[in-house]
Amino acid sequence: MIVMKFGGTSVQDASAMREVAALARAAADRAPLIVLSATARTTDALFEAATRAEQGDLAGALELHAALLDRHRGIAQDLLPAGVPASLQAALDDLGRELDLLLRGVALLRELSPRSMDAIASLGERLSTRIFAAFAGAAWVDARTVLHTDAVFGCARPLPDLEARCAELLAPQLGPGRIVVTQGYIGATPQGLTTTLGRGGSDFSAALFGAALGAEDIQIWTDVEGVLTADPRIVTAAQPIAELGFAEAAELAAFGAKVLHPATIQPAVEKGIPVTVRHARRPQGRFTTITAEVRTGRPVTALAHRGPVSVLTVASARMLNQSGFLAKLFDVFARHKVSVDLISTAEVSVSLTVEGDAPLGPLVADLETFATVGIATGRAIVAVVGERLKHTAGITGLAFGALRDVNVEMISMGANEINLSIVVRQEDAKEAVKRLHGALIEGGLA
Ligand SMILES: Nc1ncnc2c1ncn2[C@@H]1O[C@H](COP(=O)(O)OP(=O)(O)O)[C@@H](O)[C@H]1O
Ligand SMILES: N[C@@H](CC(=O)OP(=O)(O)O)C(=O)O
Repeated sequence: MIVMKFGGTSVQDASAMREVAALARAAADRAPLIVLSATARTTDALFEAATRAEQGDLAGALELHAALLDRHRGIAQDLLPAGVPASLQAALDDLGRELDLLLRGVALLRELSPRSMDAIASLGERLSTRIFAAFAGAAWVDARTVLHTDAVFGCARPLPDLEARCAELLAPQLGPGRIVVTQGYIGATPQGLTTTLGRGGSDFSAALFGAALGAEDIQIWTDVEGVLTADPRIVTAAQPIAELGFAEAAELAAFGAKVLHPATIQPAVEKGIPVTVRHARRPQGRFTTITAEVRTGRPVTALAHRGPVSVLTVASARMLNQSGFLAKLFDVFARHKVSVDLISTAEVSVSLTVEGDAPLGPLVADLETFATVGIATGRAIVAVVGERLKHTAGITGLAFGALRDVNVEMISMGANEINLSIVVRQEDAKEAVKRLHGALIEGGLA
């Protein structure tokens, strides 16, 4: 069997859904499990409606609700011009009522917990998959019955029984000639409370289902011809990468290549299942295959960037010749549950990057009991990724030469030595990516 995941842009309207159905039919012999995201911008709209309800603007929230339902009914009518079947009509009505109730509840209490947010966010994928199933004649599976997760709402992780649940609930429905559709991004606790895997989590769902079912291939269908050498919105000359190693893909995803969710790779790595990234509107076009073993010999594979991040510089004269300082330092970050990305050390100071929205007040207060702390906000990480980075002399010279007057505030070589990251001001990040792409990739080095 194979897993085919389609993102929001690939199911954004009736014509896009028709293409998805055609791709699913063309792959029917391979017993496809179709994993769908919400239609483009729907999850954002659900977050917006929930926030308005929390602020007491119920009318505004319900306006968004009406627009959302109208848009989905419009897609259903366009796909099924002979008449939307009563069962789909009833399903859409039910989902509409559920969203209405949830928004009213939030508005009444003026409280939006991560648990309520997940319940609301789940409506996007439940709407898109219902419409697709009716149009494509596919079996519809509620992912929440199969993908049981912990209760960390907004960022839930699967429970270890996924393989058994897939074998019991999904595998019997899959087979050559049949199309089965389920939702990405959502799951539920064993008690039945709806959870989500975090924004962009449909890729992760696809990898989880694929790994649990022993898929031959996990296909991520999106709106670009695979993973490109840089974000195409920044670098027009970015090119699709034919083959990518698991480690490279994981680094690129973690450092901001939006095309893949950072958690996607792990389940596939564990089972050695290839992941391909393809363009839903250009199925015959180029695509990327991500596998464990890639021996292309290229020094630099791609660039990614992420921001805003903050840089904390923690200095202490006591650090000099003292063991245990770093343990003490990281203990503070662990206690405050703030995760650290890049680290760079000097004799009496350590610089670390954290997410731009990380809560820093109490953490810094704790650090200041034994060190002085400097904070620089509004920074971005630019990562140069490549399996042969460490074996190629001259890369750093070329990179820093290309950056010229772009001020580099921190440098870090990842421990796996396939990632060279720099920190720049957020407003310089795009220029840094363009220049590095020009020098390291267009320049012929790659
Ligand atoms: N290195 C990269 N390669 C390909 N796409 C990238 C890269 N970096 C950023 N992107 C952006 O990621 C987008 C696809 O991700 P996303 O919008 O989440 O897709 P989907 O809705 O299909 O899940 C592309 O349209 C592209 O603009
Ligand atoms: N719909 C969810 C999950 C997702 O993965 O979407 P997409 O595949 O369009 O990035 C979101 O917007 O976060």
